[in-house]
Amino acid sequence: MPEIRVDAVSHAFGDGATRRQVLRDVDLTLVEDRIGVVGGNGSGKSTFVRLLNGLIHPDEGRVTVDGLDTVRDGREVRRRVGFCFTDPDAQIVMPTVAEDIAFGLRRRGLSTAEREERTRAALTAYGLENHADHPAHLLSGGQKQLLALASVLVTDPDVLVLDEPTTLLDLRNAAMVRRLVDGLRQQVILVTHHLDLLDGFDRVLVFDDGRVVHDGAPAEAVAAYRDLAMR
Ligand SMILES: Nc1ncnc2c1ncn2[C@@H]1O[C@H](COP(=O)(O)OP(=O)(O)OP(=O)(O)O)[C@@H](O)[C@H]1O
Repeated sequence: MPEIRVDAVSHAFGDGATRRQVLRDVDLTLVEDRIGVVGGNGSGKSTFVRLLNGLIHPDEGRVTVDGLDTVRDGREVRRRVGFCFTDPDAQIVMPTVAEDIAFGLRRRGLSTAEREERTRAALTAYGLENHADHPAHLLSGGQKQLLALASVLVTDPDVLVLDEPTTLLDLRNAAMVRRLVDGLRQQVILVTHHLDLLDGFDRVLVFDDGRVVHDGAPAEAVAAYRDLAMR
């Protein structure tokens, strides 16, 4: 598995009176296959995972992925670390389903035939083969989430970061995403409020006010998070 190192990272948004400290001195080494991230609203989870592929640069400290610095080597890091947003609409960039999947393969030095082949394989793998030429924005919520996953996974990253991928989904589609994630070869880092998704995970981080306040197996971490929420 890849090694993600988060060294003494702090981060704030805003200036002066609007300044808000969102992460406080976070130190972690992430090497496990399946890592969950939980915590209350505004505790810093999304900011934390956005640091992992350089979407956000830390104010202090540094983040590396297999030794590559997310600030200095941002492009290379983003090739290794795929990112899925909560709202798949935020990620759909091309008019049709097939074009959207193929978009992720641009600038990869692949021939047109290779791009088409990979796109076709991804459409089939994610059950979207009958929607190839459909407008992406007209898919159902669950299908859009699958498309977002397909568009990231077609690029074959080593790490997949999922920021609340099931929040907008019904139970059936959430279960489908869970099965799909279970079957991935990638290291997965999953932010979620759906705590049952974390069963079988190797490690769960609990965030509170920008700090990791618990770090351990899912059952203990979920219990620690529940305790925190009841205070
Ligand atoms: N781009 C930004 N500019 C200013 N403030 C921001 C920005 N992004 C996040 N914040 C603030 O940082 C804090 C932490 O946000 P973050 O999205 O990391 O929390 P979260 O734990 O993912 O929350 P949720 O569970 O609600 O998604 C919040 O107070 C949020 O308003």
